[in-house]
Amino acid sequence: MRLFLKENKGECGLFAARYIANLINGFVPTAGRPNFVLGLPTGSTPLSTYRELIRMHEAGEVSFKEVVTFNMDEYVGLPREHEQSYRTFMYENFFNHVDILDSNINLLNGEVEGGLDELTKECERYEKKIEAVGGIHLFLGGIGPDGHIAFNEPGSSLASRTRIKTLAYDTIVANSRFFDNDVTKVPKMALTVGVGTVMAADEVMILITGLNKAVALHMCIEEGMNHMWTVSAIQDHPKSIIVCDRDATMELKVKTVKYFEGLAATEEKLQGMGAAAAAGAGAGAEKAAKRQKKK
Ligand SMILES: N[C@@H]1[C@@H](O)[C@H](O)[C@@H](COP(=O)(O)O)O[C@@H]1O
Repeated sequence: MRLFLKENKGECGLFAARYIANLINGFVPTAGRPNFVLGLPTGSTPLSTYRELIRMHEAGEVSFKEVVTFNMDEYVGLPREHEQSYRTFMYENFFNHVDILDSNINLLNGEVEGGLDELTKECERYEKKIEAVGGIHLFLGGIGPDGHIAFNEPGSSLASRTRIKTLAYDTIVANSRFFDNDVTKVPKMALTVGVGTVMAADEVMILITGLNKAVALHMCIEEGMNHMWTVSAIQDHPKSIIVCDRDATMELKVKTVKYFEGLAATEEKLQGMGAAAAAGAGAGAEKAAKRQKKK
């Protein structure tokens, strides 16, 4: 696991967006995996990432034409056109502003009729669709103050897959800010990818910002894997990244912060050396070509 510490939310967004754009631009399609597949979250935390991706798209630095997306979650029973549905959030804050094909956007449908059975079938369909595109290359996520990822509330199985979840009271209270601060207006159930669904991605990147996430970040990286802090499952992922701001590190040990800062600095240095070596190799090749010409 790597942790990148940035000064504020905005800088976290810039870093995450550039990381995502680099992966998309460097993606080599294969027969089994013809598209870059991106898992996406909602919430206030990823907004700066979406803003930067939109800017990069407008500047011609990245295209989403060949990208397939799967969103993490959706409320049950909230009409799709509701201003707080996650579908509305995604179109307003991202999809409407980039060149992604509508047919490549996947969102859980919390409005399917037919009760629990049909909602369960919708979740099974979602998992099958992820499988059919060859799995997710990068899953981007945020967390709740109680360390939940997507809507995998404390106590969720770390092996869970897409399913219906009843929201924890903490989450209902936290999300009431989007529903006139009225807990009675917040939907009580959601469809959500499982912890296992997120962790099955080739890479997982979690954005953690703000003082109210500091305990969760501590539980996620300094304590053991625990189903009461579902994001802690990231410890078992072979290629995971946490991008956090300084406020979110308030509950971490100085030693932990220093370790990850050292790791990031070494990585930057190695990348610099890599770039210099590549430039050197380029210059060498140029000289060799010139020598060839002279002959
Ligand atoms: N289901 C979503 C999560 O996916 C998100 O990470 C969380 C935090 O939102 P915010 O980034 O606004 O703190 O909100 C909801 O619970």
